[in-house]
Amino acid sequence: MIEIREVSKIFQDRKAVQGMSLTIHKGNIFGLLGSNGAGKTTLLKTLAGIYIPDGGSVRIDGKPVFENPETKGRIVFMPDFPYFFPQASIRQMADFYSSVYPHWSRERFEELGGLFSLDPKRKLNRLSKGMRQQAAFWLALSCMPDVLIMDEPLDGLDPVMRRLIKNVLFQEVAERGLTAVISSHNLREIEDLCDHVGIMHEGALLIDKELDELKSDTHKVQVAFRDERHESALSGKLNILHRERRGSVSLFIVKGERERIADAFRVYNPYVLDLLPLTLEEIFIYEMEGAGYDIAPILL
Ligand SMILES: Nc1ncnc2c1ncn2[C@@H]1O[C@H](COP(=O)(O)OP(=O)(O)OP(=O)(O)O)[C@@H](O)[C@H]1O
Repeated sequence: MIEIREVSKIFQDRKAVQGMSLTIHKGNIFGLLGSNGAGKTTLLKTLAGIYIPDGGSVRIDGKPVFENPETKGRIVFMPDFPYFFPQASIRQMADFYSSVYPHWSRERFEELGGLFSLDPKRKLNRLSKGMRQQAAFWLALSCMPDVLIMDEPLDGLDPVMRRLIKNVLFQEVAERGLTAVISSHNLREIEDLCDHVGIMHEGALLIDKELDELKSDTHKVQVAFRDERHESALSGKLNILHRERRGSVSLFIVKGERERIADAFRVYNPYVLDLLPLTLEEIFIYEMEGAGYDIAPILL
């Protein structure tokens, strides 16, 4: 279990992460979303023990991460731009990882080699971006980590490889209880892969929820009222994240229980009433609007 308690990280005078708390349970695939500059990478690096928090604590299974080699030996961090030694081949990097990570598995490395069509003798600096990312996964998974922290991990991978990596991650979670933390701007990928989602904005966590719960908690309502006054009468009764007018039809984004929302609209006996599910992308955009992020340019 990963426990992030009141964590802050400050660069010069900029608070990248501000008193953030979050618990990620073993076997979760946790998707971390957020606006640009929200603090995701900073949080991931603090989780991985690369940064020391300026306040609060990060513990994995009750033990601190920073300068704790035992815990760090169970964590692998995959940065958005994988770093390898200059001139190193995949095999040479594998030798290095095997000397650093106590649970490195040569068998797993050979087994995964059958999935990635990469020659381990090839120099990493001669590979394409997507091939380097494949190599990064190959090496990371061969470390047999308990916690895998990934910053934009699927960037640059082709659709077949993305599917393959997702399947391997699902398998690692199911068979070994891997805990995965993934930061991404690709909300479709997050939707496909993650069971929990956190949304960050300006260094703070706006939302931390199971994906299914998050999706069943936010609804798109299309409604044509019989009387314009009915629209304003609704205001105080529901948690409305967003509303807009499209001709005679109004669109509402509302948080809450589906039936309660439907009942609140039905009272006015509207001409049209449709409750539709939202994609994670839509939820993200409207939550951001609720947090004061200007989404008007997106909606134009
Ligand atoms: N090493 C650093 N020195 C100074 N400021 C930094 C440093 N790293 C990050 N920051 C600042 O901290 C804030 C959070 O940055 P971070 O990279 O964590 O955001 P992010 O959510 O990962 O963003 P993006 O989605 O754009 O990758 C930004 O304002 C950034 O400028």
